[in-house]
Amino acid sequence: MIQLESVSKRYLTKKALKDVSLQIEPGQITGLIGSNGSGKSTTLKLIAGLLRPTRGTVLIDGETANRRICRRVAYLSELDSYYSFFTVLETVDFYARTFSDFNRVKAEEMLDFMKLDRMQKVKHLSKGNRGRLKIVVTLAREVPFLLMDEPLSGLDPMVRSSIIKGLISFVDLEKQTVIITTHELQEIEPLLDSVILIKNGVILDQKRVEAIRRNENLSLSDWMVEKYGD
Ligand SMILES: Nc1ncnc2c1ncn2[C@@H]1O[C@H](COP(=O)(O)OP(=O)(O)OP(=O)(O)O)[C@@H](O)[C@H]1O
Repeated sequence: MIQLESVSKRYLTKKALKDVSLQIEPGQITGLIGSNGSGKSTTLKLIAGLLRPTRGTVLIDGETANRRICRRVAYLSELDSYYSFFTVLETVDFYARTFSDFNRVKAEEMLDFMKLDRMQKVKHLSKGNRGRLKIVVTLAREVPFLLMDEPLSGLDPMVRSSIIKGLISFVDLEKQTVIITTHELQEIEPLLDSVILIKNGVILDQKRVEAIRRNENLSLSDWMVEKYGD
């Protein structure tokens, strides 16, 4: 389970998270949604142990999230952080050497599924294919927690739909918990079990997506607009 207890994060003068407390149950896909600058990436980086909270604690199955938590947490950054001179295959090899939990067979299956050319250099890949490669090397790690920061950003609708299919088929929810940040609410909605809504560093609500549809009769984006107000 992921637990944030009274977590605040300040960057110099900017308060990015304000006294956030939340729990994320295992075996679910959770969407972390909110407008630009609301604190989504900050939250994921805190869970990935890449940032330290200014106040409060972040616990992953009871263990404080620090740099060592990367043994249990795979993090897909919103930035491109690969060696551009590597080929696709060399990138996969690099990850396989770096992470002992990397499932090479699964990575090969995903390369085929994503139709990635193993010999192409990363610097020559289209943005969509770089996005696919990011998903491959993140999901090939057999870790209990998968964090994905904007995995669909800037991708065309065809690519988004193929990536969503990949997400469904390559995640094992018996063993894994997934958190995704995205602005592509319509596309991601069918994938999500629950959603956390954040605004100006404050959690506005946390709900099961089915409850939003059934009890409030709203799509995720209409729910977000209603909750956000002005
Ligand atoms: N390294 C940093 N230094 C200073 N301020 C930062 C830094 N990183 C983020 N911020 C600020 O903290 C706030 C939250 O940023 P964060 O990146 O977490 O938002 P976000 O919800 O992921 O936004 P987006 O949807 O645009 O990616 C923003 O006001 C942002 O400008």
